[in-house]
Amino acid sequence: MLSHTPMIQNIYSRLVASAGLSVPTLASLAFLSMVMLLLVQKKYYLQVYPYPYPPGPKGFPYLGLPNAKIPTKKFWLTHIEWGKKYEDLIHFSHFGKHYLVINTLEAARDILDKQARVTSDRPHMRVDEIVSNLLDGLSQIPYSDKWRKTRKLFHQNLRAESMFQFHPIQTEQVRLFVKGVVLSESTLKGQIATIIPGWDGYKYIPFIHLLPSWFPWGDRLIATIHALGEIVREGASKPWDAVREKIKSDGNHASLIGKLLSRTDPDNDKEIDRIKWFGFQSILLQIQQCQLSLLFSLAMSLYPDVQSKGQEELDAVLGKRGIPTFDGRPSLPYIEAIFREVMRWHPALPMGVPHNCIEDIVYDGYYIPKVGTTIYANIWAMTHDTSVYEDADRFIPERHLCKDGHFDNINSILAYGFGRRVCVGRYMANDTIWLAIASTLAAVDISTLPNENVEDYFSDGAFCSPHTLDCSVAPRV
Ligand code: HEM
Repeated sequence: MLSHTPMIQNIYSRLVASAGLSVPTLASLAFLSMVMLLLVQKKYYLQVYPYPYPPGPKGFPYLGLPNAKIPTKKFWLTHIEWGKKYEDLIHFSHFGKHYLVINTLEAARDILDKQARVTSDRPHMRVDEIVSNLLDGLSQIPYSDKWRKTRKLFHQNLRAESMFQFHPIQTEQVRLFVKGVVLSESTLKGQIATIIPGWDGYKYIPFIHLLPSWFPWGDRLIATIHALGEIVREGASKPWDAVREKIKSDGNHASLIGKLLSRTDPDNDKEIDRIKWFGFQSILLQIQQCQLSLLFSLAMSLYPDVQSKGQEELDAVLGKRGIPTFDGRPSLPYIEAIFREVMRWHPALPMGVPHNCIEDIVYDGYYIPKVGTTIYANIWAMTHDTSVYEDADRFIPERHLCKDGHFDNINSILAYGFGRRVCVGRYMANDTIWLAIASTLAAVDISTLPNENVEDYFSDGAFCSPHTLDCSVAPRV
């Protein structure tokens, strides 16, 4: 504490010099404004809404939950624990911002699907917009006309009926993938602040972007936002530049981006921008594919019986050394069940991508304010609900098999999220991941791992993906 004194004195003297006020006057003014702000907030809230916020951990006035109490490691598990202590709808605040975590499928359907018209916005991080113009990717765009137009472009090209056009390229890519592809995860990791409930609270402090560089952690904070902007921009530009170079050199517009470009007026900057972000978002598939492939390999190493059963089905339907194709998918129910179980067992984004509401909501007697409430669906809690999935921590594909061979619609896969913001790339992901699983099982044997505690293979980070696995992969004989 003593070592901070000169620094604090320095800050005070600069403020005093710039405002021409004495230190006690300045401190009293700051204290009074804080008290007034709290009183006005409380009065307004009580007058207008006779409903309480949902229960949850309490913090200090305005500051809310202290940083140290916000779970950042496997946070979806802490929210399950909080759900048991409070209720399955959890509310807490941080820097005046409200966070709502939904632990049950029923509440998620009620709030995010049935009320999708008012809960399909994204958190508005003005500081990101000002410092780094980060709101251009579809997943970040606020619920607006711009979002509708961009989503339409994605939807038209990625809907279930358009998928057949990608099958040749998906097949080619999966074969390459099975041979081993390594990709950077920095783009995804850069988005960590938004996917941890409460972690982005500092971004909502009014005028935070005006913090001078001499302020403690001011420069670091702004530098982090700049760095994130750079990572995202680079991720968006690289594939884009590569496609444009290719078209320039051979005039070949065969790729999807090439086709979209050939139909677009080159002077229409807005449309060109949409296509650029479309290309960027599509490379996320490869990152997801890497993560899911590690997850699938982990499952096969821990559950050798499942691996053998999958391979027996492939051999029986395609013959030994047969190569799986999309046409054969309906005849391979056990492989389909393995795919569904991979998506359930460890959902890639255990708490999805946050939604914001644009109107006040009262749900189950609780008040969810439109101003600054960010809503998270705890997908992990839903896919590990033991009243639906017995022995939920174990990898059991059989739980998805019905006697009549019927599978639930792909839209029931909770890992893809909710409402109008549900993953727009889900049909493509569904096809590619299924083919990667089938092709891997047909081609190789994945060895078993000694450690039975599955969580030891996962890093403590915000994304649910195993770190490098120490298992061997050998061609099938
Ligand atoms: C296994 C693979 C994938 C998983 C688990 C996944 C999961 C998700 C989730 C949870 C969301 C947020 C949904 C919500 O807000 O409730 C999302 C949104 C999104 N996904 Fe995916 N995704 C996958 C693959 C893909 C692929 C292949 C693409 C592109 C080709 C893609 C593009 C997008 C886009 C653009 C959004 C934002 C949609 C919007 O905000 O309107 N995803 N995804």
